[in-house]
Amino acid sequence: MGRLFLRLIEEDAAYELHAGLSSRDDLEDVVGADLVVDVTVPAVSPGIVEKAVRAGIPVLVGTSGWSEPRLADLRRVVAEVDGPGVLVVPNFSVGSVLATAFATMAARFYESVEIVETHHPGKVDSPSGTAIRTAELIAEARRDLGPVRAPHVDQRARGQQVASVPVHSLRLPGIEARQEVIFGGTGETLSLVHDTTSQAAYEQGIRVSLAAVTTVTGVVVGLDKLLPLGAPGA
Ligand SMILES: NC(=O)C1=CN([C@@H]2O[C@H](COP(=O)(O)OP(=O)(O)OC[C@H]3O[C@@H](n4cnc5c(N)ncnc54)[C@H](OP(=O)(O)O)[C@@H]3O)[C@@H](O)[C@H]2O)C=CC1
Ligand SMILES: O=C(O)C1=N[C@H](C(=O)O)C[C@H](O)C1
Repeated sequence: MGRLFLRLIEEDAAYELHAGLSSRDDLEDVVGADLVVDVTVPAVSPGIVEKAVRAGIPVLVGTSGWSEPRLADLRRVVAEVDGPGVLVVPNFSVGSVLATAFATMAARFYESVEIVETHHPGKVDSPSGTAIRTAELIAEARRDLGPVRAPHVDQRARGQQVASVPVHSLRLPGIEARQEVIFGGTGETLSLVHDTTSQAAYEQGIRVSLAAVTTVTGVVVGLDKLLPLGAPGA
């Protein structure tokens, strides 16, 4: 992802690279930048984002692992500093954002839903950030209806519950990223599947996010906030 960002920044005359950092670099090097992009690992992402926010720099976060408790901590830091905004984008793919929006729309019609996410074996975190966000949005859409029905979740093979939704993570060669949200109803199931077949799927969302991040105030989560979802002809 870091390399993809570097290429897109290089290709766009609106941007100039201040520094491209890895785990071996000093985080102080972000000071002086107009914008920080964080695409690292969940374990270090909060520290990087807080450092940038406290240095007065807007941040675009693509790293996974930003569940609601983490976002709540970040909102506190951003409010305390009263400075730049942070845009957290769990998935830069437009198709993935649409699939999550469709799942959120379906959430109130079904009591049972489970998520199966499959990624390449190099992915260190599970469940995926997209699955966490999807589960949280489904739960939020059902707030007055209560948790989803998920029997026997005390058994490990029933997955990890995120906001009451069981999530199952697969790591397999031959796959970039895939998510299936399966709703179970009376005499029917509804499956919403999104496949990312190459990182090219992230390019449009990255460009939109880069253009928007310096105008964001507070903590904004999701590419859906930047896209005209639901607008006729969108
Ligand atoms: N939002 C989205 O649409 C997408 C998000 N992602 C997420 O983006 C993140 C990165 O994914 P990906 O590029 O595939 O992962 P990689 O493992 O290929 O890259 C991780 C990067 O983080 C760097 N890093 C690790 N630790 C530190 C540290 N302490 N300080 C600074 N940099 C560090 C690594 O540097 P080094 O090389 O030195 O180890 C490396 O450059 C993941 O969380 C992934 O889930 C991925 C795809 C799409
Ligand atoms: O690590 C990945 O590859 C991806 N990570 C993000 C996630 O955790 O949801 C986005 C996408 O699924 C690819």
